[in-house]
Parts: sequence; structure tokens; C-alpha cells
Amino acid sequence: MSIFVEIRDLSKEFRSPEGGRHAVLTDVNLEIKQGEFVCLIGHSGCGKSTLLNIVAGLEKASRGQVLVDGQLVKRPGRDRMMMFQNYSLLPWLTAWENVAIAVDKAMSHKSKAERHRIVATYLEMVGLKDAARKKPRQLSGGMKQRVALARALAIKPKLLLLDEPFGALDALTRSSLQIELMQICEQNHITAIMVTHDVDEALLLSDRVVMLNTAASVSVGQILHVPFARPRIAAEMIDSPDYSALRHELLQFLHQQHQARYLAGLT
Ligand SMILES: Nc1ncnc2c1ncn2[C@@H]1O[C@H](COP(=O)(O)OP(=O)(O)OP(=O)(O)O)[C@@H](O)[C@H]1O
Repeated sequence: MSIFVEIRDLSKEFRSPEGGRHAVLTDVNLEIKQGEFVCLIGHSGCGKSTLLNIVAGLEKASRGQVLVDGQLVKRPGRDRMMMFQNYSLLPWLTAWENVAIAVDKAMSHKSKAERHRIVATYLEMVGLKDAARKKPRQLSGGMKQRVALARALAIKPKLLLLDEPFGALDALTRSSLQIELMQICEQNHITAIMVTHDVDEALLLSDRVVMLNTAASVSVGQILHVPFARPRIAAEMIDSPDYSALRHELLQFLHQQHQARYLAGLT
């Protein structure tokens, strides 16, 4: 498979309130293949969201560059859809309208009937056919996040960027949405980068888990390959001894980071 996302020598510094500079990401180099699912994991403040925002074009790198499908990322674009923890739906529109507004804007060249078919297809894909006429306040957190997922997928982005999308959901809803997202990405060969704090979520969804260091000379620590064949069945994966070993490796990395932060006075 060809390389689809290239992050080259990327660093990011923010201005600190005292007027100095605060390095958040240092020399990030990462290549992601088409159809690959990569999770970013690391302690709070290590720069996961910043990296995702730079790939999205919402934030500028201080040094280095990002290429998506060979194109240099300079600003946000419809080829990269972002999904956040807080649903970001328009409260005065129905589930259908929240998806339709994105489809109408991105696909104005298509006929009205075709756009209608696309909205229906994606709402059905996320199991919301019967809730299409409901407004966000009438939907549960899981349903709202399904609308956000339908909206993100309906415009057929080249790259899906997910910033802790299930962080606000209860464990059961979270688990069913993880499985749905995994199946949708597998069936549609979607390339995705996801920020998560949840090691089980990272292992279930990822082909690779990128572990980010906090305030280190190089931001990317270890990269863990998750070798389970697809389509994956969560229950079978969790029972495998390989799963426990991978989970242990991730937890150990987070634990070491915690200790390093403690010694550096960051915790
Ligand atoms: N616009 C900004 N201006 C100044 N500092 C910022 C800005 N955005 C982020 N930071 C700082 O950069 C660091 C990394 O933030 P970021 O949100 O990327 O971390 P994170 O790993 O996603 O954290 P979390 O897991 O808590 O969401 C933090 O110290 C944060 O305060």
C-alpha cells in the first residue's frame, strides 16, 4: 500500500505567557499508509491534539510539513474531516439536516436526489435511519456522535481525524461505537488518525499505535504494531495472549512517561 500521509521533521512551539517559547512537538516523522488506522497515545499535554490539528490544517507547524496524498497541508480542507469529543452539531438542525448541510456544501455539483441518497446512506450506516428528524437535544450522546460520524464520512474525506471522539460516552455506548467505527473503516478502507487515552480502544482500532513522549528531544517514542487480522472481533482479540502483551507494553510506556513527568516536575 502506498504512503498516504507524510509528516516530515515536524516541530511545534507555542509562545508561553511569559513571552518565551514552549516546545510541544519535536521532530515528528511519521508515514501512514492508505487505509491504515493509527492511534496517538500519550500523557495529557504531550501534543496529541496539536499534531492532529496541524494535519487538519487548523494549526501551523513551526517547522516541517505534512503531506496528504502528496499535497502539502496549508489550511483545512474537505479531504480531511475532523471529529471531536463534543459532537459539534448545529443544535437547531435535525440529524438529517446536520449531515445534509455538509453534503450540500461539499457536493453542490451533484443533483439534489443524489445528495439526498448520500445523506440517507450515511445515516443508515450509523444506525440512525429512524432518528433522522430528531434534533440534537432529542438524541443521546452516542446518537449525537453517530450523526457527527455520518457527517464526517458522507463527504468522503481522504483522511478521518478523530480527537477522542468517544471520550464523553458511557462504557457500553463507547464500546458499540468503537466496533461500528472499526467496521466502517475496514469496509471502506478509510485512512484515520485518532487521539485516545484508552489503550483498549487504541488496540481494537489501530494498525499502529504511536506513543508520544512529553517534552522529550523527539516526540515520537515507540510505535506499536497491532498484528491482529481484520475483520477483527473484539471479544476474540481481548482473549488472546498477544493482546495482553501489547496492552502491557502500552501501559508500561504510559507509566514510564508518568514517572519521567513526575521527576521533571510536570505532574
Ligand atoms: N494555542 C495554544 N497556545 C499555547 N499553548 C497551547 C496551545 N494549544 C496547545 N497548547 C499547549 O500545548 C501543549 C499540548 O497540548 P495538546 O492539547 O496538543 O495536548 P494533548 O496531548 O492533546 O493533551 P490532552 O490529552 O490533555 O488533550 C499543552 O501544554 C497546551 O497547553
